[in-house]
Amino acid sequence: MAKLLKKPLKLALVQLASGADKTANLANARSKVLEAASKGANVVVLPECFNSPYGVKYFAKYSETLLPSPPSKEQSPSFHALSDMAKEAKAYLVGGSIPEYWAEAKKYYNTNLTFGPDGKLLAMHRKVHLFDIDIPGKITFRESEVLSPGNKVTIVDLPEYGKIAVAICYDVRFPELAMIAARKGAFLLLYPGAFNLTTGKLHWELQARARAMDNQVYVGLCSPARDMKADYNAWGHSMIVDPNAEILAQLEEKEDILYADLDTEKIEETRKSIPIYSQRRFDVYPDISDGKVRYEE
Ligand SMILES: NC(=O)CC(=O)C(=O)O
Repeated sequence: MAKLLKKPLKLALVQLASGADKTANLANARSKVLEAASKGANVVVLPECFNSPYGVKYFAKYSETLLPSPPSKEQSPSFHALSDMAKEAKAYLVGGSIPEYWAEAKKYYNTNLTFGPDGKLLAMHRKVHLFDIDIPGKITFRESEVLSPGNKVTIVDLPEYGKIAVAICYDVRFPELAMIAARKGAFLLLYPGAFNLTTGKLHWELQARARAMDNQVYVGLCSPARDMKADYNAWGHSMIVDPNAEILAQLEEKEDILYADLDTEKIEETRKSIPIYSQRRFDVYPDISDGKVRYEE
């Protein structure tokens, strides 16, 4: 049977330290992406809001226009920087996320852009589940004050490796997205994400390992580095989990790059040992990947 991951792949998650200066953030991202590629990474991931501080008051100020695509350099310096980085690195680049302004609808989004090694845009994912939470005395955050949600599941075909799924941060808490992508054949679920000191401690590792365990696929969570002087303190701890829900590699809080080699046998081995994949009872409950799923915005 054909393997979901067709050939060995080195994954790199860049736990980037970003600040208020977008140009500096883009330059820093470029140097880290090239460093990861020079170490052999085939797929490189950046964090959520990698080119700006993360916070409701920053979305409009840092937003860029992505549609109609391709945007001009003035409309989206980050689009062009990411495309150039991917091409220079000769690697797939899951470009974290940036705040997007869609002029036609007058709406803002938290948007990922994924590029191929030739610098071509492969996919665009707008965060589907907005981060609206209120934990009294700890953290209140309401992305929906400014942002609108995306409306689709994003699966990206990397021809020589297989399919990956891309979603953003809070999306990881919704197992349906992950399960649909896995059942559609994704070998790796990637989440640029910025959990915080409250929810990171509680749920970051659990979410990563749960999505891997439920779906018996690789999972990567890529955080910004922690900055205690920023308004929002990211959890850090970017991690890569294998299809058996074991942590392959994990960072601490500081800026760094995390690497892991993904094995072509591991998904099928895991599914053979614990065969939940073929033991599902769709006569008892529905297959959520088989119903009305949106892949197009
Ligand atoms: N920042 C997010 O979107 C999500 C998050 O921090 C959490 O789920 O916790």
